[in-house]
Amino acid sequence: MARAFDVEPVDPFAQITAPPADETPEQRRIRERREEEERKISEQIDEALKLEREEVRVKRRNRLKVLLLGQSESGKSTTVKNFQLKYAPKAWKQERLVWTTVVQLNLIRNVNNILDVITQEMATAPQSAAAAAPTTSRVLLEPAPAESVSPPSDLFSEKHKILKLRLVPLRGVQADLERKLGSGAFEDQGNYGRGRSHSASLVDGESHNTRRIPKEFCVRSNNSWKDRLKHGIKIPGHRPSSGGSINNTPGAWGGNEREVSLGEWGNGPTAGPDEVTGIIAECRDDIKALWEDRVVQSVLSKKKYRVDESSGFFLNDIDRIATQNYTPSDDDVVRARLRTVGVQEHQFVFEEGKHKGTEWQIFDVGGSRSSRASWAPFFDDIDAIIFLAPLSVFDEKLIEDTRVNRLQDSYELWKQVTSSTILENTQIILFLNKYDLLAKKLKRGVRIRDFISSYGERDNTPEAAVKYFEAHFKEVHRKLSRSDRPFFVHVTSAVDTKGTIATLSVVEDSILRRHLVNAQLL
Ligand SMILES: Nc1nc2c(ncn2[C@@H]2O[C@H](COP(=O)(O)OP(=O)(O)OP(=O)(O)O)[C@@H](O)[C@H]2O)c(=O)[nH]1
Ligand SMILES: [Mg+2]
Repeated sequence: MARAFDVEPVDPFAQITAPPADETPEQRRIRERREEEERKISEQIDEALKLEREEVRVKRRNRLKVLLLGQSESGKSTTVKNFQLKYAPKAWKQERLVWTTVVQLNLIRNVNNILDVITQEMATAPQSAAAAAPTTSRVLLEPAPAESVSPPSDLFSEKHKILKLRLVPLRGVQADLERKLGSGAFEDQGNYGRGRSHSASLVDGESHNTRRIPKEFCVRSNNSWKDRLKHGIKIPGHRPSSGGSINNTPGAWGGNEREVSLGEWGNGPTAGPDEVTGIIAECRDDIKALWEDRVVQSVLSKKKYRVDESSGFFLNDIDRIATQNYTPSDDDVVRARLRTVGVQEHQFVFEEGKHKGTEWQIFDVGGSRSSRASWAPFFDDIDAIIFLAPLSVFDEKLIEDTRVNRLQDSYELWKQVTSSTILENTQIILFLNKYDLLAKKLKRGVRIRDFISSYGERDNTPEAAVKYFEAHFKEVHRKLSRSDRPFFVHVTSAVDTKGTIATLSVVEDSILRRHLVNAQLL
């Protein structure tokens, strides 16, 4: 009797696949043909999978992911616009018209803020500067001294009262413009605007003290407000066929770009596009008279309301903007302010330059404190971070927490980013932004050492200030960075498109170089 270990081991798989013992020659021929076909199909699948993997690799190699970080109003969205202007000019041109509403809103908001200041000043009861001043997004560390607000109401004349009355329609215009931008643009109100009845939102500054912080308009992180506006825009001098139309065409940076046509303006009772533009144009001379008025200027200066340094300042361009046929220039679009909430993704393919065809994915985040929680999921798989630190904010406080100096907040954010483990191998590019505003401020006589004691006796010049701030950021990176990664610093004024675009060329090279090195490792 054979012992168990003498038995040949049985391969169950071979048993299943083995041809039947009584297979005829004809059956064998059919089986072999079938097996041959199956083998070919299997090889084809393997080949397709290989190609797919290679495609993903090539796609990844040709797609760069850049994340823009920094506190609110540091210039992130402005930098994205410079990217678009430089690398996707055709798409930029197509989209320029939708910014008309934002520029108009920025302008009218400034006028209404000035009217608020004047109204407060005209009121008979004297008020303290702290209660009356803050109608600007600039929260200065030292408000105007109390004695400076003895109301110069005697200086106000009949002319001011008439101007005020004549500009009353601008309140409605602001609401209409906000409704137009907001409708359909606010996906999720998150921490902002909860309980509001329509999708537009005025953001309350999250102040920890009792000072009234101005509300700033914002839209949610997607680009649907642009689609909506394209739907409702009237091109100056263009008469659409009755009813208007929408043609969907593939957009240059994600989603569909729609051809401009006449559509509905908004929901509910509201002024139409021509009406709003018409009211603004009719108010042009009065706005100019208000802005150029000596008394008004002196009140603004006493209240330390620096309108010309606030976001979205267009009052000096009133002649050009407050017209029936206004269309924004490139410069207008770059300077237009629309606060970001959440994370906005921009995708575009470089239309020109030596890296033509490269696909860029740029993530622009909302910089206010409550938006920062949404940053982390975007840290993964990022090629580079552009961190924006505004240089001019050393004498300002955060709108969302007026106990915090804005420069200090920037330093803290920088510490978190440079010490992050997830980001340890990500290239970091630091933009020391708003150099122009720093220079302006110092020229006005604001002294850095009054706000930052460690500045000491250094020269109060933009050059010395940049050297000082840059050294601080570099030192933090040196101490906290978890790897010996490349790190570049650029001094920028993001509203200066020529200078910023030159900087972006340098940035593009360094990001691509690093990206290609990483791509070899994929
Ligand atoms: N003068 C000057 N203004 C700038 C500069 N950079 C940005 N701005 C203006 O500052 C304002 C804020 O810029 P944004 O790009 O919207 O700031 P952000 O970082 O995207 O802000 P959030 O969306 O709130 O996070 C806008 O009105 C810009 O036009 C600069 O270098 N100089
Ligand atoms: Mg932004």
